[in-house]
Amino acid sequence: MEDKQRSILIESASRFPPPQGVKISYGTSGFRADASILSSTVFRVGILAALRSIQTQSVIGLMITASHNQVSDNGIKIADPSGGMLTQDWEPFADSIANAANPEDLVLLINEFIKKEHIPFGGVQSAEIFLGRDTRPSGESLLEAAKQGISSIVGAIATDMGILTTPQLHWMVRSKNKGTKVFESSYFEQLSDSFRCLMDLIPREDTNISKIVESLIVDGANGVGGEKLEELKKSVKSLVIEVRNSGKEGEGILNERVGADFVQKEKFAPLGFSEDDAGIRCASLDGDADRLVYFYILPNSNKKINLVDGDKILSLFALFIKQQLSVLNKEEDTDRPIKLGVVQTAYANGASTDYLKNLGLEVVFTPTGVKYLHEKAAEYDIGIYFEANGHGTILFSEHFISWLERRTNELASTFEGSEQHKAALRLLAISSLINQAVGDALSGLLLVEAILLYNGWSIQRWNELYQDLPSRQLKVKVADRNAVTTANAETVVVKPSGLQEAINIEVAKFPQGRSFIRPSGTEDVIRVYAEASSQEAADNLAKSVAEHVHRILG
Ligand SMILES: CC(=O)N[C@H]1[C@@H](OP(=O)(O)O)O[C@H](CO)[C@@H](O)[C@@H]1O
Ligand SMILES: [Mg+2]
Repeated sequence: MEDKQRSILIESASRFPPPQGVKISYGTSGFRADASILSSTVFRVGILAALRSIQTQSVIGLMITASHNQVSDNGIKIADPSGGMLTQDWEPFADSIANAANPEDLVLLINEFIKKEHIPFGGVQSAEIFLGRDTRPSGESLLEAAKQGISSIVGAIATDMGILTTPQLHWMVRSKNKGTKVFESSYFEQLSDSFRCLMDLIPREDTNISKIVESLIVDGANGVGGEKLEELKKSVKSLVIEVRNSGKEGEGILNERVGADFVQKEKFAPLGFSEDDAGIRCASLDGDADRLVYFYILPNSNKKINLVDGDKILSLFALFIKQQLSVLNKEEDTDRPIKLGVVQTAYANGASTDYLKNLGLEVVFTPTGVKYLHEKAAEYDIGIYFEANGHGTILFSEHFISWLERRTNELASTFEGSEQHKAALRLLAISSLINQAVGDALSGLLLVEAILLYNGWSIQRWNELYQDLPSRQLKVKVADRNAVTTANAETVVVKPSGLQEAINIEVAKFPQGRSFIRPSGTEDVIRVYAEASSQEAADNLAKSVAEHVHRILG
C-alpha cells in the first residue's frame, strides 16, 4: 500500500473509533446493532465495499437498514455485483475489520487481505458503490460514515441512491452491472409492465375476479415499503390497494406492533387494523420491504389472524409455475427436462413440505439465511425459495431465460395465442416481475395478486392449500450461544453433547413432533422451534426443549 493511501486511511479511521468492549459480528445478513455504536462499523464496511468493487470491477451496494428490528437499531447489508448478498468468503474479513482495535490494526488487516485475495490495489483503480438507506433517523449520519469509508480508498466513489427498500438497492446494483437502467422509475416500470402483462394473459371467460376484487390492505410497518408501495400503486391501476402504517408522519413507529415479523411471530393483527377488517385480504411488509406475509383477521376473535406465510406464498408460486410448465411442454418433449426446485429451511412448516413433495416437486433444505437459500435456488432452471417469515423469490437461470425466449418466439410464429404460447409469455413475465437479486415484498405482492386473480381465489381459498401444523418458536438467553454447533441444515445439534439426545426424547413423546434449536444470527439468543399435532402439544414440546437448552447451556 502506498504511503499516501496509508495515511488517508489512518487519518479517516481515527475519526471513527470503534465502540469499547463490544464485539460486532457479521450475522445472518450483515451487521446489526444499536445505531449509536455503528458508525465505525459502517465506515469500515465502506472500505470493504470499495475493495470488493476494485476486485470484481463492478458496482457494489451498501444498504443501511436494520430491517424488522426496533427503530433505534440500524445495520448494514452488502450487495455483491449480481445483486445478491456479499460472497460468504468475505464475511470473515468483514468481521475482522469491524473489530480492529485501532487504525493501525485496521490498515494491517486490509494489507494482508489485499495480498491474500490478490486485489489489484494501488496504481490506477476505480470503484463505485451505490448507497441506499431506509427511513430510520440514524440513517443519515451512518450514510455519511459509509461515504467517508469509501472515499478513504483512492479512486472509489459513492453514489447515493436515496431512501430505498433493500430489494430496490439490490435491483439497482444488478441492473447497473448488467448494463440496464438503474433509475427507481425503471424499477417501478419493470414491475408494473410485467404485472400488466400477467393481467392481460388471464383467460377472461373463466375468471372469478368478482370474488376477490375487494381491496387489498397492506401494512407498511411504518417503514420505507409503505411509502414505495404508494408510488407503485399509481402504475398498477387494476389493483385496489389501501396502504396503512405507511410511515407518514404521526402514523406510528417503525416496526412497533406492526410489520411482517410482528404478524408472523405473534399471529396477531398489526396496529391500524380492527375487527371491521375481518375476512379481508391483508398483507404485511417488514421494515425494509424484503419480507411479505399475508393474513386475514378472524371475526369476533380480538384481532387474531389466520397467517398466510412465506411457505404458503412459496406453495402458491410453485403450483402456478408447475402448471404453466406443464402447459408449455404439453405436446412435444423439450430438448431437456426443465429443472424446477424448491428451497426451504427447517423453519418451513412440515405441512408445506409435505404439500410441495406431494405435488411431485424437488424440495431441498439449507441453513437459515437468504444467502444459503439463494445460492441453492440458483442451481436450478427455476429455483423458488422462501423462508417461513416471508423472505424469498424465484430465480430463473440465464440459460433457461434464453431458452424460454427462443421458445416464445417459435410459438409466436407457429402457434400464436395458443395455450402454450401464453404459458411461455406468463413465465417470461414472472421472470421480469419477480426480483432476481433478492426477496422483494413489492414484486412478491404483485405476483401473489396476479396468481390469485388468475385462479379466481380468495385469500381463504389460498389458505386452504394445506393446513399448517401447529408450531411454536421460543428464544432462550444463554451464556454463550456460539457454544452450539449444528449439522444437517441446522436440524441436529452436534455440540454440546447430550443436547440432541435430550431433544430426541422430547420429540418422541408427541405425535407429528419435530423440534430443533440453533443460535440466532441476528440476536443474542438460542432459537427453539417445535411443531406437533396440536397447539398445546407444540407449546409443550417447545417448552421442554427450551428447558434442556437452559439446563445445558445456562
Ligand atoms: C427464525 C427466523 O425467522 N430467522 C430469521 C432471522 O435470522 P436468525 O439467524 O434466526 O436471527 O433474521 C434473518 C435476517 O432477516 C432471517 O433470514 C431469518 O430467517
Ligand atoms: Mg428485512
